[in-house]
Amino acid sequence: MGVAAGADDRMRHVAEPTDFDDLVVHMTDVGVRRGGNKLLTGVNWGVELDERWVILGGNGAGKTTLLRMAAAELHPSNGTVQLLGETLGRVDVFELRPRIGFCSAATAARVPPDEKVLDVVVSAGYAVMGRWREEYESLDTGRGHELLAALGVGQFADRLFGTLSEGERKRVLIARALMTDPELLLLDEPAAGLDLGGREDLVARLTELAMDPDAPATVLVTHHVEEIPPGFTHLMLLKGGEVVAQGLLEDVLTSENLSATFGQQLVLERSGDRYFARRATGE
Ligand SMILES: Nc1ncnc2c1ncn2[C@@H]1O[C@H](COP(=O)(O)OP(=O)(O)OP(=O)(O)O)[C@@H](O)[C@H]1O
Repeated sequence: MGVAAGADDRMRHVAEPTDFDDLVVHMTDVGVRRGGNKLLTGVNWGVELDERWVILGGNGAGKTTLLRMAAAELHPSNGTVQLLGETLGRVDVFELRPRIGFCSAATAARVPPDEKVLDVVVSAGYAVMGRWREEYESLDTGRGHELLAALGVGQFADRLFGTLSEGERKRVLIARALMTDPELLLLDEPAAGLDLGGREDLVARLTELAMDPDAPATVLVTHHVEEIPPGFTHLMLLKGGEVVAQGLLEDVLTSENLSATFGQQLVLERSGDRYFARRATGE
C-alpha cells in the first residue's frame, strides 16, 4: 500500500489502504498538541504486515512523537490511532505494548550498566529490566542467544551491558526488542552516535532483518538517507509535524521531496542500493 509521490503532487500525501485487516498501524487524521505547540498535524498513515518503513525528517519534525504513538506510549490529541487492530484510548496499553518492540535512546537509558547482556535481551519477555526479578526458562535463554548471534553480538552474551561500545549496545537493544516476537518493531534513530564502521554494520544487520519474511513490520526513524537499509520498502517524509510525502520508497525518495523536507536545495544520489544526499552547488 502507500501512495507514490509524483513531482506535481508532492505535498501531504494521504495513505489509502485497501485492506484494513492487514494494517499493523493505522492513523487517521492524527494530531498531537503540547503546550500550545502542534507536534503533529493531519497525519494519515497505514503500515501493513510485510512493510518496512523509514521515517525521515530534520530535527523537531515530529518523528519521535509519531513513533511513540505507534509504540502506544502517547495518545493523539485528535484523530484515531489503531495499533494491531486495537484503538488507542479503548485498549489497555499494558496489554498492547508487549506486542510491540520499541528501541530508542530512552530504552537504552533504562538499562542498568551492570546488567549482563544476555539478561538485557531475555528480560524483555517479562517487561522488567533486571534478572533478579525472574527465573528464565532455558527456552528463553536459547532464544536470547539466537537473537544476539543474529545481530552479530553473540560473543558478548556474558559481558556487562555498560562495557559494550555504542554500536554493540544498539544491536543488543534491537535483539531485546525482538525477544517478545513482536508484531511491530520500532527503531528510533538506531544509528545515532555510531562511527562509520558501526553504522555500516548496523545497516547490514537491518538489511538482513528487512529481507527476512518472518520479521515483523518495521518502522525506522532517521535523519540521514545514508542510513536507509536496503530492503526497506516505504518512506514517510516529515517536516514541522506534517507529512511532506509518503509511499513506496523508490517513488518518494527524490531530490525534490528531500529539498522540501529539509528546506534547502538538496541533490540525492544513488549508488547501488544505498542513497546519499548533499547540498546542490548550483551546477
Ligand atoms: N511536551 C512537549 N511540549 C512542547 N513541545 C514539545 C513537547 N515534546 C516535543 N515537543 C516539540 O515537538 C517537536 C517535535 O518533537 P519530536 O521529538 O517528535 O521531533 P523529532 O523529529 O524526533 O526531532 P529530533 O530529530 O530532533 O529528535 C519539537 O519541536 C519539540 O521541541
